[in-house]
Amino acid sequence: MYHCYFANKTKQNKIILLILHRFDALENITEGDTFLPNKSNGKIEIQFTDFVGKTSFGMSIFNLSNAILGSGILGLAYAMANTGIILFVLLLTSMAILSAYSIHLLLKSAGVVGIRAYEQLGNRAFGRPGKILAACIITLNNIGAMSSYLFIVKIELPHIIQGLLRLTFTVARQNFMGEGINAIGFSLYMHLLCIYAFILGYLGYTSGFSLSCMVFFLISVIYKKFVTECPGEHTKLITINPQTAFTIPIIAFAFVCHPEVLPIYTELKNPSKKRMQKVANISILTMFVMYLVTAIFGYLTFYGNVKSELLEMYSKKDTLMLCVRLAVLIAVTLTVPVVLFPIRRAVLQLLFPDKPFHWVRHISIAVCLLFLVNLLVIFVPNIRDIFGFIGATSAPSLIFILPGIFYICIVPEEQEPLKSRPKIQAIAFVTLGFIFMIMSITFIIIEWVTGKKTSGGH
Ligand SMILES: NC(=O)C[C@H](N)C(=O)O
Repeated sequence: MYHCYFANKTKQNKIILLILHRFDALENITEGDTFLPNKSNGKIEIQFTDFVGKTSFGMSIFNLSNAILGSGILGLAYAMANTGIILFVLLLTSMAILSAYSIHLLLKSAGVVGIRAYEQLGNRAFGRPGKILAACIITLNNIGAMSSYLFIVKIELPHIIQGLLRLTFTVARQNFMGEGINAIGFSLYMHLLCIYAFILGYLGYTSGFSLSCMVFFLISVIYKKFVTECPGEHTKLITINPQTAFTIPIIAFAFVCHPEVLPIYTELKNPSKKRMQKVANISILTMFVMYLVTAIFGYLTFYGNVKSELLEMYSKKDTLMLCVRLAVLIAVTLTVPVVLFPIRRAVLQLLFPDKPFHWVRHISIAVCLLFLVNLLVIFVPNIRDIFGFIGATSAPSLIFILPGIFYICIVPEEQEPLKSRPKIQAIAFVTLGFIFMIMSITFIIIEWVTGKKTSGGH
């Protein structure tokens, strides 16, 4: 159906067509499609017969790691500064393990009914309301993720422009042009981003470049610890203060990748639950190490002064940090279409179900979304508030509550009664999610109310 829009079949058009067709193929599959039971280790496992995954084991690890890694990494040093090293390590470890368990629940539910999308699990468990609920939560989460990415752009782009100008022009001229250039630069960037997001639609998770940018960021954070003068503070092993309320939400936000797990499973070569769980465990472990190292070295460089966006702490005049800022900017820019795609798909499915693809709809939704996110980014004062709000609402829903409930509803009673150990574990998991959600929201609201009255933050 897209061919009419691409009468001129250049190489680029062909690639776009390929991407659109691939997603059509995935979206048109419903739960009623045929699945081939595959006997592995004596247990029946459902296999998809209509879509043959081609992504290798290693590449899938790479893709899932990319789905996990995002702006959350920039908030972890702040989280550590407000909990102390020991408590932070405990919380980070627990979240990594719980996140892997949540993927186990998703894979098991998906295996029972042969479903390959998070929203469709909601449909299977509760019918259309379940699907709508899952779609709304994914949309909220991705709008939050996208806002945090654009927030980083808002903070870092002026420093990058000034740094680049400093490298090319004299200081006097740069000071004279500074503010105007920043404003023009930001608006130009947003326009380019819009065009880029529309044209590419969906890049897939294969943007290895953004992962390399983050590794470069990590190495620079470690290096800077050894060349920056310490503010002479003591390392805190355990500490609690009003900002501690943001710790669990920031960590949860950093580990969210769950809506991406089933699409990556679908594309995995020789798929089996065990193989995909291995992919998930390795990705989570790798990201856990990356997060831990960033948090420790970021914290040990600035101690209690660290801000919720780590990059803001580094000198604006340093050429290495200028390159790191640029790398992180590119990394988050490459991720924008990836998080935009599920939102647009959810909006399309909710507002225009059964309507064929149309460029006008496609572009209008993207414009509205980017406009909304831009407004959000302009009015939200601190990236910590985005991490906190999303990490306390959609993150616990996507990691704990929904996978647990889907598992309890989808795995049949005959296979696992409600009183069996796996189901009781799942019930406990859902309860934990609710406790964590209510606790975080309450503490964050208290911090917002009291924090504004006192010092306005840390
Ligand atoms: N995709 C997300 O929800 C957030 C991602 N885990 C991040 O740290 O940016």
